[in-house]
Amino acid sequence: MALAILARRRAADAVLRRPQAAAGAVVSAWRAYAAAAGEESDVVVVGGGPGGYVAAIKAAQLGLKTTCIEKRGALGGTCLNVGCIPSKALLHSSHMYHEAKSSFAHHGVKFSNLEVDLPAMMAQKDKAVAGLTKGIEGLFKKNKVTYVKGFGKLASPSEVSVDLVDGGNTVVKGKNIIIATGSDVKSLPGITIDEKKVVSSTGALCLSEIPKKLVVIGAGYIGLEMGSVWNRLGSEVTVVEFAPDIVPSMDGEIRKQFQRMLEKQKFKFMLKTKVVGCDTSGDGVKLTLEPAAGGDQTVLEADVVLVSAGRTPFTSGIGLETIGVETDKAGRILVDKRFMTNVNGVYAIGDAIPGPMLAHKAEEDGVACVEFIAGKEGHVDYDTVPGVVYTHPEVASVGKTEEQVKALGIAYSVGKFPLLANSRAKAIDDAEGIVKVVAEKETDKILGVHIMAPNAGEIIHEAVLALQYGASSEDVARTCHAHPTVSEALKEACLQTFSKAIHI
Ligand SMILES: Cc1cc2nc3c(=O)[nH]c(=O)nc-3n(C[C@H](O)[C@H](O)[C@H](O)COP(=O)(O)OP(=O)(O)OC[C@H]3O[C@@H](n4cnc5c(N)ncnc54)[C@H](O)[C@@H]3O)c2cc1C
Ligand SMILES: NC(=O)c1ccc[n+]([C@@H]2O[C@H](COP(=O)([O-])OP(=O)(O)OC[C@H]3O[C@@H](n4cnc5c(N)ncnc54)[C@H](O)[C@@H]3O)[C@@H](O)[C@H]2O)c1
Repeated sequence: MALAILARRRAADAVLRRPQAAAGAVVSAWRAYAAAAGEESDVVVVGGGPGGYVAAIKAAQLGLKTTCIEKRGALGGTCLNVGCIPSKALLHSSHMYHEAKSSFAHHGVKFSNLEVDLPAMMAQKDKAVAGLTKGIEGLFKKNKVTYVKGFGKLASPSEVSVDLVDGGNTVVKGKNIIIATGSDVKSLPGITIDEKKVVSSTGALCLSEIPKKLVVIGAGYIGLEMGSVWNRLGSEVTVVEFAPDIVPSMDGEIRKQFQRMLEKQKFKFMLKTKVVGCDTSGDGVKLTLEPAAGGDQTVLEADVVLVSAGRTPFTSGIGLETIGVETDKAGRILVDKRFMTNVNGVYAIGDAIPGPMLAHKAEEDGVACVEFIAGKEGHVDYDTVPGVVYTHPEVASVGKTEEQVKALGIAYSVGKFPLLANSRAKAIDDAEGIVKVVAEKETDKILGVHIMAPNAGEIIHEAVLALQYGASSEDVARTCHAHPTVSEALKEACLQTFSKAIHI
């Protein structure tokens, strides 16, 4: 056994000692570009987001000579630079302020002179982002991934032409190319994003003042998370949503409770409503609204408007047409089960292909894709990708909604447990929420779990594992859970699914 490990280490060391890999420390210098241009890599990844950088590290770990090309001058993609991480930093800071303002006194913690220091809040967020992007550079260095800073364009199925950030152009050659170019904000007709008064999520992450009135277009993940940040800091938030419901993909029952909870937090919703005009000529913004089904127009005024009506794959202008890579009508790159496009040796992953636009899904794609390239088996189970809205409480889900199970004609049981009956949630005075479990009637196999609770985004992983292993609700209910924890609400909901919960 020890000899086998030693042999593997020696083989790995030999790969790492290759001159190309040795030169490939984190480098934005010409030497690295020249190295990348001169010799063919096994894998060239275009895009350094969660899909691209994870694919690059995994490929290098599998012994493949790897180059990653990123245009923004920092690794981590949308998620780390202008998405998941900065939004969660602001969600946490604004939650602390809001708790201090509205809840601390109930817990006997009193003080005067509470105020928001917005520049300090933004600085904390920026520090978290900077530390993490540097961390990925460190991981590239450790794994000998060559990092090329520039805009990559497919020139042939084995060549990427790169306009370098520092000026000039180089051609990077690869036996395999992975397109991991991610996505960009979806613009709406008649609305120009200036990132000052009319902002995308990127602008909403760095406003210099707290807007008095914020109008959010789209009641999806971004609208509700960024709406929560500014709502907690004092903005009046109105959400205009085209569909009849907020977060249309969510389980109906959970969604209704979620909306009621947000309304208690003073969110206003205008559902079944579309924005048909946007006037920024005055001090603020005037939006012209119309019922989705047509009808009389109204005007809604705002200091800042956040456009969060979805994201669109970033796949034009990157040379797909040059080599004939097929996309669908939405611009998503079409791939087979091995993440290969219709062009041999050219792969695509993450937000640029169909599927949920989530960082963890992009990462799973990246790992599976390079495993296939390395001649191994890769696998992503899209039925067990969890989704989390990081509001307070958080709303997390995995698997099928009750509506989906019904539509499939599957006979099912439902178990529900309210947080009001959970001792930990009561002890910490944070008992708004519910756990809902949907299981197949005949076998009791769990099909979906939906949680609205503090830290639902952590608790959901027990359910993800249960789905992954094909567990029944009885399996989870008979598993000992520590007391007192909010996770006990999941155990009780499972108990309720096949039998009866104890505490309700
Ligand atoms: C505000 C916000 C909050 C979010 N929060 C979450 C969250 O909490 N959890 C979650 O799972 N997801 C979240 N997401 C979604 C998540 O960011 C994306 O699903 C994820 O980043 C997709 O990863 P990716 O690698 O496919 O693409 P991206 O992260 O978009 O990375 C693609 C990278 O490729 C680069 N690139 C593009 N074209 C080229 C080119 N031609 N040459 C070189 N480089 C190029 C881009 O600069 C970019 O850095 C959030 C998104 C936003 C906007
Ligand atoms: N916590 C997370 O995991 C997280 C956080 C932020 C973003 N994201 C990802 O980023 C992506 C983009 O987020 P998003 O919130 O922009 O998109 P989304 O798809 O989550 O929500 C967009 C919403 O806008 C509505 N809409 C579309 N056109 C409209 C219009 N013209 N007028 C009014 N409403 C309209 C849609 O019905 C939908 O409810 C999501 O797919 C999500 O996966 C994830």
